[in-house]
Amino acid sequence: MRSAYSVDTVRNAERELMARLPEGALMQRAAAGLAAACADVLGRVYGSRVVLLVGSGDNGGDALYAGARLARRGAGVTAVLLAPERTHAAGLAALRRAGGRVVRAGRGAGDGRAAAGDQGGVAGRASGGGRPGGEGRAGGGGGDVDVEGLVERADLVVDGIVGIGGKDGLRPEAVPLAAAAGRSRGAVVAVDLPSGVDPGTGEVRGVAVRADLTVTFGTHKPGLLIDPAREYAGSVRLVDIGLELPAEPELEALQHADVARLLPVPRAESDKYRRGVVGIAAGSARYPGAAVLAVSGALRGGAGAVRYVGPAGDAVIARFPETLVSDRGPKHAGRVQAWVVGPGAGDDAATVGEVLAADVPVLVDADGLRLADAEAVRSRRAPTLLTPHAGEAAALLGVERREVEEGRLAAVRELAARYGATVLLKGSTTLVADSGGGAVRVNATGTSWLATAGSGDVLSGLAGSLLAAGLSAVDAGSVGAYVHGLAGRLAADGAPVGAHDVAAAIPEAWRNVLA
Ligand SMILES: NC(=O)C1=CN([C@@H]2O[C@H](COP(=O)(O)OP(=O)(O)OC[C@H]3O[C@@H](n4cnc5c(N)ncnc54)[C@H](O)[C@@H]3O)[C@@H](O)[C@H]2O)[C@@H](O)CC1
Ligand SMILES: [K+]
Repeated sequence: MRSAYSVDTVRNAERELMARLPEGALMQRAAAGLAAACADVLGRVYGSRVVLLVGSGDNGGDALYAGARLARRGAGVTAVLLAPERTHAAGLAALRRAGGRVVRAGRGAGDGRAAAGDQGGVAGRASGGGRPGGEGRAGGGGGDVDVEGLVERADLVVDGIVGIGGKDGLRPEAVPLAAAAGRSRGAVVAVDLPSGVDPGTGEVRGVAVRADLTVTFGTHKPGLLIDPAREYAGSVRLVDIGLELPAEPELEALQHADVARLLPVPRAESDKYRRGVVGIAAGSARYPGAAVLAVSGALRGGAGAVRYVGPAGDAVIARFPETLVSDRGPKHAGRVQAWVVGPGAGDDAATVGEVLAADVPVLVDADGLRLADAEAVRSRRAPTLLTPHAGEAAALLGVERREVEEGRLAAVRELAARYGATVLLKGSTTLVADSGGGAVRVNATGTSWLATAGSGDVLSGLAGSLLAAGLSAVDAGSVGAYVHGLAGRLAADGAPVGAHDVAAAIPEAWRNVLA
């Protein structure tokens, strides 16, 4: 399980730990881990060209100390200061002692001027530290420095512009450097977080650094697990700095091993009823396809049998003859261990009401979300799993869709609390929140190819089947999203797919998880 703690929690833990450690010890731990990761990325440290982008806070301090370590190993290290008068002083002194060179970023949009005073006396030693030639005007002692060119030609760019102290996107003076890092032929390693992303929510406003690797300290931050920020982070390496964190994180992300433990696997004594029967009340004369797709997901979700109830029985049987079909409504369909209601349901509020009255776990999706009576959901005793996308979530909350998209974490928690239900908010990273609070599960296995008609119907069947097999609503939702996302990736493999392809790839995803 990968977990993330909020910025406030991280800062508290940091304070407690710092009170027990000698001054600067924590930053040294972070810098040592960062330098080791940079060395791994470089392969050969001696003679490499490293550029540090250094902001005004401790994030910049980490970069400077790590840069000093690399300079001592023979790298030619240049620190580009965004706020020279507010740079981490001890880190800067350490870099200078190690032979690093210092330039300033310049006030305008990358005017590329070096401050002679900042360079004084260190440029020569940086070249002595193995800096290969080719930096043209950057050498020497006080001439113009093409800062963006330096960044572009570096073997490694270390992004220490801003970390957990960041908010409201990158400041204008940092934007040209982030863009230059994007053009760099070398690797980009972000310190703690890619600068410009919101650490707590994963929002990205405007330009942010795109990293190949993010070295994060103590714990993941929510922004490293939630899109769009997650995509800016590249791969993420966690450095243990000894933080003592509360038992319950703010976010948790299942990994292969967690999902493997949760997937229902039949035992020798299992029969179809013990494995669970899932009921699918979906589809309408107008939308028979939704029923077929929900059943296609359910058949691959681990339940022993799938019952279908509704007007699309012929279409379902034609495609999946193993389905138990009934047209007598949910109440008279026979026993099920969980229901899925809503995909393609049109305006059939009666069926939604009937399913909500059943004392078994229920998953409500699509039209069902609009048709469900809020009080009927709140008063249920058995688990309820609501699976809206951003637009449906916005309608349930009575806000604009944009509001949900900009604050997905807050939206999913609010919905879960209001409905007294587990809520799975679909999106490129899917979030699953329980009504009782606690950690929100985040799933990032999905692919943008999954944004295709009917893909949600497949997920509802799959997660409903997992509910019937005995998983809790949170587990069924998060395991369902994980397997569904992986199936989407496997089916797409870089090309467009239809929802039925995603359903067909579920067994392969399942095997991939168990392998
Ligand atoms: N919390 C921890 O446990 C540890 C934190 N460390 C480092 O310290 C960092 C936090 O340091 P700080 O609290 O000093 O905060 P940051 O260094 O993240 O940023 C604060 C500074 O950046 C400037 N800034 C804010 N938003 C900006 C933006 N959008 N563009 C450009 N500049 C911006 C602010 O003026 C402020 O001076 C962490 O991210 C991590 O790298 C590590 O040294 C070790 C342990
Ligand atoms: K950073």
